[in-house]
Amino acid sequence: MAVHQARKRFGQNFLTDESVIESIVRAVSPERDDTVIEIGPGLSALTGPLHDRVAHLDVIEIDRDLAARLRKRFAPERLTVHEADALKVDFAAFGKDLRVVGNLPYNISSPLLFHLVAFADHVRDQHFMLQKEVIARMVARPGDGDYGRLSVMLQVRYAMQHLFDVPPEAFDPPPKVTSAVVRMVPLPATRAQAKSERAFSQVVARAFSQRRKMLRRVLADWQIDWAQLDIKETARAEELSVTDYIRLADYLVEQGVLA
Ligand SMILES: C[S@@+](CC[C@H](N)C(=O)[O-])C[C@H]1O[C@@H](n2cnc3c(N)ncnc32)[C@H](O)[C@@H]1O
Repeated sequence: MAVHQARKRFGQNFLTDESVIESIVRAVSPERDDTVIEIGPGLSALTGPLHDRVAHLDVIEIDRDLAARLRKRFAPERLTVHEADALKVDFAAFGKDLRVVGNLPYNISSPLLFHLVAFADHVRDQHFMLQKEVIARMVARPGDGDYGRLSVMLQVRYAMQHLFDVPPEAFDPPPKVTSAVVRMVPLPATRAQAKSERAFSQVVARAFSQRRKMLRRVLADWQIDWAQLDIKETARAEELSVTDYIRLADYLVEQGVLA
């Protein structure tokens, strides 16, 4: 087949290192009847070995030329190519207990992670290759320099684990940054959630808009009784745990400040 010129606008860095490919597939360990969905199959570095292990594979690829290649290479009964923007895909349509995998386009990684939160109830697990620095933000704890909106918004929904790092040389063309693989497992529905997801995301976004300032200043117009919430009056956004943010959001809903 003709050589494919990597397209920057689609964040195309193709995995070429066989041992990395093997490690990702081993981390996923797909069983024959699992519902596996691959985001951004590209030149099928992961698609091939995933396809060999499951009865049927769904892949989502935005690049028309790559989608056409995939359709030529794999039998339609065994692999469905969804030529689409993953940011607009309704993952609920794939059913339940989904296993989502992808060496993600780094230019859309945060919006894609946020898009997938809406389908967490449909997902068993997600394994993604991302920029190492993004994964550090995802798994950071309160007080860490990397702790921020992404950490709180994802940790409220998933247990996450940084699995291993991947150097730029494992890709063609090599990206400018080091990559890593993360496992994300949705938390059970019984785990504490905010009463209003909207209020929760509003509070978190606003709190981290000025992360170094004291929260009582950043959120001054909401007139919060910090003592009642058992949160230090001098606290900054980066010091509050996920549970603190849930309590804060619920309190603001109870006070009629947010809905
Ligand atoms: C980093 S490459 C990974 C390719 C391949 N999985 C590999 O590991 O070699 C990202 C892939 O995602 C595709 N892509 C980019 N933006 C996308 C989007 N919004 N929706 C679906 N696929 C996308 C790119 O065309 C590319 O094939």
